[in-house]
Amino acid sequence: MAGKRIVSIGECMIEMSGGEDRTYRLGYAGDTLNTAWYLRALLGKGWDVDYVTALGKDRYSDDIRGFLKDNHIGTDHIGTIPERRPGLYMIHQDKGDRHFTYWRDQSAAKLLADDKSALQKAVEGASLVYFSGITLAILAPKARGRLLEAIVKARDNGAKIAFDTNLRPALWSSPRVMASVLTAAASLCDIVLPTHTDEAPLFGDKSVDDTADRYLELGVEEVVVKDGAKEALIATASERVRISPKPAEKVVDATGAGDSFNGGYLSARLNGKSIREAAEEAHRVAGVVIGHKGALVEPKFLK
Ligand SMILES: O=C(O)C(=O)C[C@H](O)[C@H](O)CO
Repeated sequence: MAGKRIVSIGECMIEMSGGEDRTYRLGYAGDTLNTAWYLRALLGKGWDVDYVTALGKDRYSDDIRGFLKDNHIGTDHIGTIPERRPGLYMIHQDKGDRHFTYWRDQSAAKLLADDKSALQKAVEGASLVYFSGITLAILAPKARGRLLEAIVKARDNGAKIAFDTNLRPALWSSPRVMASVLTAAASLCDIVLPTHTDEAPLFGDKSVDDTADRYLELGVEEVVVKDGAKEALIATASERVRISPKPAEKVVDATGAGDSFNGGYLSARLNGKSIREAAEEAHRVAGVVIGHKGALVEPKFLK
C-alpha cells in the first residue's frame, strides 16, 4: 500500500434535515463525503483524508470548502466550475424510514470528472480510494469512463479501492444501465460494500449470501453486505462472518447509516483490525449516527 492517504470521490450537497414545523437545519452531506467524514473522525492523526468533487464560486460552495477545511478534510483537489452551484437535498421521515428529494440536475459535482489529468493527480499516492454508485450515477457516460480509468491507475499504483454500490434508481436512466455500470465498476474494486435490501430486487438476490457471492465471483476480495438492522455479512474467498448490531437506543434519522457503517468498517481495517472487529466497529458507529438528525454527526459523539 502507498502512504496513509484516503481519497473519497463524489458529490457534497446542501442538506436540509429536520423539517418539523417547517423548520430545517442546513448541513452539508453526500454519501462519499459522509464516509470521508467518519474516516476522518475515526482514523488517527497519521492519516490524510481528501475529498474530490467539484463546486462553484457561490457562497455555499465557499462555505462547503471552509467546512471541510475546518474539519481537516483536504480540499486541494476540488475542482471549480464557476457557472455551477452545489446540489441540494431535503430529508423527510415517513413510515420509519428516511426519504430524499433532490435538486441536483445542474450541480457542479456532475462535472467532477471532466478534467482527466486533475482526476489522475487527485488519486496519486492514495492508499485507499473510495467512491460509490451515486458518484457514477451523477456523471455522463464518458466522465464515468474517465473516473474508472483514474481509479484503475491508482489501483495499479498500489491503492486499495473501496466501493459502495449505493443504489439510487432516481439518478439512473434505467435499472438495466444501473445494474450493468455498478457491476462493471465493482469488478475493478478490492472492497465492495452493498446493501442487501436495495440490491435484492434489482439482481434477484434471495439472501445476503447471494449478494456476497455475486461480488466475490467478479473477483472482489472483501464483500461487506449491510442489511439495515439485521446482521451484516462480511465475505472473502476463505471466510464468512456475520455480525448483528446492538439494538438501537433511538432512531431519529437513518440518513448516513450505511455511509457511517462504511467509515467505521474501513477505518478499522486500515488500522489492522480483523473483518469481525471492523464490522463490530461499523455497527457501533452507525448506531450512533441514526440517533441524530442529518448525515454528519459531530466526532465527539462517536467516542
Ligand atoms: O442520496 C444521496 O445522493 C446522498 O448522498 C444523500 C445522503 O447523504 C446519503 O444518501 C446518505 O446515505
